[in-house]
Amino acid sequence: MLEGMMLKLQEVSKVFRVGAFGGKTMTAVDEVSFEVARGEVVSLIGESGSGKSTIGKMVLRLMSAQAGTITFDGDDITKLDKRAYYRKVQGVFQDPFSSYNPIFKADRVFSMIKEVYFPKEDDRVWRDKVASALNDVRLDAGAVTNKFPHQLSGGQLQRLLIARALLLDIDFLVADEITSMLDASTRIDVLNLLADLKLRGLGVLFITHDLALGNYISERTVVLHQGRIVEYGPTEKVFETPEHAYTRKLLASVPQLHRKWEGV
Ligand SMILES: Nc1ncnc2c1ncn2[C@@H]1O[C@H](COP(=O)(O)OP(=O)(O)OP(=O)(O)O)[C@@H](O)[C@H]1O
Repeated sequence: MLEGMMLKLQEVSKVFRVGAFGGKTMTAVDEVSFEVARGEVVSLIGESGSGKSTIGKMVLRLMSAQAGTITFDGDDITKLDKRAYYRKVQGVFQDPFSSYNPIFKADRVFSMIKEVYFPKEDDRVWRDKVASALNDVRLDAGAVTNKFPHQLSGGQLQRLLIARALLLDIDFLVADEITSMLDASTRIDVLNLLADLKLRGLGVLFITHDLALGNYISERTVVLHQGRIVEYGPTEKVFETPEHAYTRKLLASVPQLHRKWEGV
């Protein structure tokens, strides 16, 4: 089960209409192709505006692609039932506030999962599962239960979303700058958690502008520049012998890159 490509993008493009009356267009993602295998982390790196989040949103079906195809386990994702798709594929974003409805308590995300996906599960068993998922993301249940989103920190909300993904026992995670709101020790916990989940076969698209983090966590790396892939390959190769001038420039801007996250 650990083999095979899960997610595959083939010549995927996204064009936005911009300017007054949408008279102009800009190509945010330009014929992008790459794959993520089971149990693999692929990092998507590039400067702000290079199209990383747009790719993440298309994979999560929050946006449609103009051209190209995205398949998951061989199926075109636009043809799959959404509920079935989200049972396997989830996203955690940079800005966790936008993922919550401000009028609901934040931990309602868990009861919603139970209602939708596990209606028959015994309440006590479910409570234990929630407690264990919270523990996995180092969240104290007492600190988050019964709280509204505005009463929690960005890091706490982000960890709740990760716990939600864990409860669903998903196959694939789109992680868009997920560690940006976490303090250093929680960040290490979350990265270690991802490493455990990888061993269980989780595939991850790890979107980051932090090259050192990408280097630490991923098997393969995609470097994006103005919506195009300029480099794609094993992370070590991309970082050690970059072929493209843009990648060399990006790497040169991170002097500490090869310190490799000591102490992690
Ligand atoms: N809804 C939209 N309408 C018009 N243009 C958009 C829209 N969403 C994104 N863009 C543009 O597409 C380009 C790619 O944006 P995207 O958010 O994918 O970049 P990014 O690499 O994720 O950047 P960041 O690291 O800052 O999040 C940018 O130029 C952005 O302005």
